[in-house]
Amino acid sequence: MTALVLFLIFTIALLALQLFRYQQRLADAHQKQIRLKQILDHAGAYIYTKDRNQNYTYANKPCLELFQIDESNLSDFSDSHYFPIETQEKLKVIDRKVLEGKPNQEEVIVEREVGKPTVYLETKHPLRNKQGHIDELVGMSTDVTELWRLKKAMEMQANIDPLTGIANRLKLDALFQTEIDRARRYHTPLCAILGDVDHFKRVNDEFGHQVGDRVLITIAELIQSSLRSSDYAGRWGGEEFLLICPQTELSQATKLAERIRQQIVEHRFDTGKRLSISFGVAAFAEGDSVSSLTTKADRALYQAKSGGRNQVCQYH
Ligand SMILES: Nc1nc2c(ncn2[C@@H]2O[C@H](COP(=O)(O)OP(=O)(O)OP(=O)(O)O)[C@@H](O)[C@H]2O)c(=O)[nH]1
Repeated sequence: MTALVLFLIFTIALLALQLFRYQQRLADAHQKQIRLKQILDHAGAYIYTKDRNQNYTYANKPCLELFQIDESNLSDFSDSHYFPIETQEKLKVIDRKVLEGKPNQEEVIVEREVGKPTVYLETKHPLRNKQGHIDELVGMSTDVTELWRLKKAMEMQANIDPLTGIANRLKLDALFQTEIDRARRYHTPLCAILGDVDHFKRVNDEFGHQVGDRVLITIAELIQSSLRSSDYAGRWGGEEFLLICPQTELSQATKLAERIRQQIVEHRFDTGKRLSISFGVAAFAEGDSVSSLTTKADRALYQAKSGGRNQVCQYH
């Protein structure tokens, strides 16, 4: 009898101990869950999971705030409630790729208001269940708009001539190389036109550097407005401009240079005086590089200058 009572007491004590341990484990798990939630809510990024139907299954606090929804409404929420149609399509393509098992990282530009883009760096990974099947994805998005703006501004600065707003020499070099490669590969014509304003020093000497600057800006505009969309123009040096004309024969490029020359001669500049420009035109030949083709155009330009300026000469 005493043994039975002792056995019962021992069993009850053991059960109580197990129950206590179980409760403690539950409390620990809950504590860990709270901690994890805090970490995710303060991670400085929008973190979410989506199922195979691209429905949201989890969103951290910043994400819920961005979408302006409560956690309880998450299951009714989809990308179409927040993102413009083009972004929805883009996100669909990315999500499908990730759900096929390919992690993805890319910048996504979201323009909910015209002219006010927000740029997110999106990192997405597939989530596998115990059986190893992908049934969800986890995404982490960071707002990188400011960095993106800086990058764009730096790209602009690196490629644009600050005075005239047209391509600078660095950009021209890159464009020229691309077009030379294309002409070589597809055996298509390509011409370079080098222009140099005549007696430009006199403009500076007579009217000052600032007026000279304005004249250069106007010349750049006149050149730019004469080009086809497939042509490029840029500032090659001080008062020198380079035009790159893909798919253009020497005779057509010469006509274009002649038309621009005429426009500049006829233009009334701020100085009230007429100005002219000389052009050298050269056509791409097998074996030409950026340097050899510009040298050819430069030789033709030299001929135009020594022939009395205000004219277009071809390299033969
Ligand atoms: N205002 C201004 N002048 C510039 C700029 N870059 C170069 N120049 C001026 O362009 C002039 C070029 O003079 P030159 O090379 O002697 O040539 P030019 O007077 O045009 O004479 P030709 O080319 O022989 O017809 C110099 O006075 C330079 O200072 C610029 O960005 N702004």
